[in-house]
Amino acid sequence: MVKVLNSPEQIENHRKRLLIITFAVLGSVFLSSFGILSLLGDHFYLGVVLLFFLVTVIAIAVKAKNIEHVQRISIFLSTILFSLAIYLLVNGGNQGTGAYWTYPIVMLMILLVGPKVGLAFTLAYSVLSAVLIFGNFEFVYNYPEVHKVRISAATVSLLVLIIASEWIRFSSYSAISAISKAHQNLANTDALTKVLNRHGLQHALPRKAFKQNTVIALIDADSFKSLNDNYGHDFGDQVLITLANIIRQNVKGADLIARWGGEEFLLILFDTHLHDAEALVEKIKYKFSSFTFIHKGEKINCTFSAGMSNFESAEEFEQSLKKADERLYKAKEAGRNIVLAT
Ligand SMILES: Nc1nc2c(ncn2[C@@H]2O[C@H](COP(=O)(O)OP(=O)(O)OP(=O)(O)O)[C@@H](O)[C@H]2O)c(=O)[nH]1
Repeated sequence: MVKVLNSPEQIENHRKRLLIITFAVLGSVFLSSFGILSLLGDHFYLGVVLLFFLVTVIAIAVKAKNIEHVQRISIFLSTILFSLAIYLLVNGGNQGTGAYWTYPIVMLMILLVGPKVGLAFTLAYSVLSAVLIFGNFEFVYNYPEVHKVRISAATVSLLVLIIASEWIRFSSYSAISAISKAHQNLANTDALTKVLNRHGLQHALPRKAFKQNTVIALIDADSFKSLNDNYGHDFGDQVLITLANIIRQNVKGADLIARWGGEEFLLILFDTHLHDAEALVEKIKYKFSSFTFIHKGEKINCTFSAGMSNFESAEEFEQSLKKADERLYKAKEAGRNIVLAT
């Protein structure tokens, strides 16, 4: 089944996962063949080291395939690649050809971690490789003088090009990510009252863990049609904005508020009991009905009715919503400006 990628973050994780797996496949071919050839030839330790890296890279790829966020594992693999490149440079491989293989390895090292961490890797690798090549150490393969400068210059050029390209890609990624977040907020928010809309609530609900005892309150402004008819639509809008603000100011940050219909709000209060939540909605009702709106010098007070219900798991949500709706209907029937929780 094709995996649906919904956000730039998911796309970025997917990109890194594919890079790790591609490297594991490619690396398996090269590391295993060169590892075995070295073991059979006269480079026993090189063979052991290459086969050790082969096992490590395969283990990392298997792990990366099964986890969602691959940032940490990417940094870990880049550190392994750093060590492998330094080892090949020091060892020289077969007649100094080890240096050739450091180029794709350091390139992947940067592609995996992106430009910021990659810059640190670039600086560390450039300095360390130059010190090792030019330092005339006994343990480092003795590259011909004409090759030393070329290996170093080619390495630095490659790293600078990749860092620049990654920097440009990362800037585009950041811009796309910001636009995507802004669009997501717009799609999930009610334009008038700035609380969640239905879609936003449905989006936010599954992410919220349903703790024991969650309470629903359906809050519906009373006689809203006549308010609109008597004082105009703009006045009605102001009433809805004020009601949303009063609700927002009186609930916990973790609770959810959504505009459920024209003049109806749905409140989801987590980790509370029906009795306490009822007292809270009564308090909100009192604050709203005490708020005096002024329209062309006339003082106007508004009220709302509410139906409430509680539930303990996500499966009970629809049923609980129906119960709250029935209680809201009863509250309206009973004369409005009433909160019904039982
Ligand atoms: N100003 C304004 N009015 C809206 C908005 N959305 C819906 N309405 C109006 O809200 C009114 C709701 O009317 P009804 O469903 O009859 O309910 P009501 O008049 O509040 O009566 P009860 O709920 O029984 O108290 C309708 O006239 C809608 O046009 C909005 O965004 N702004």
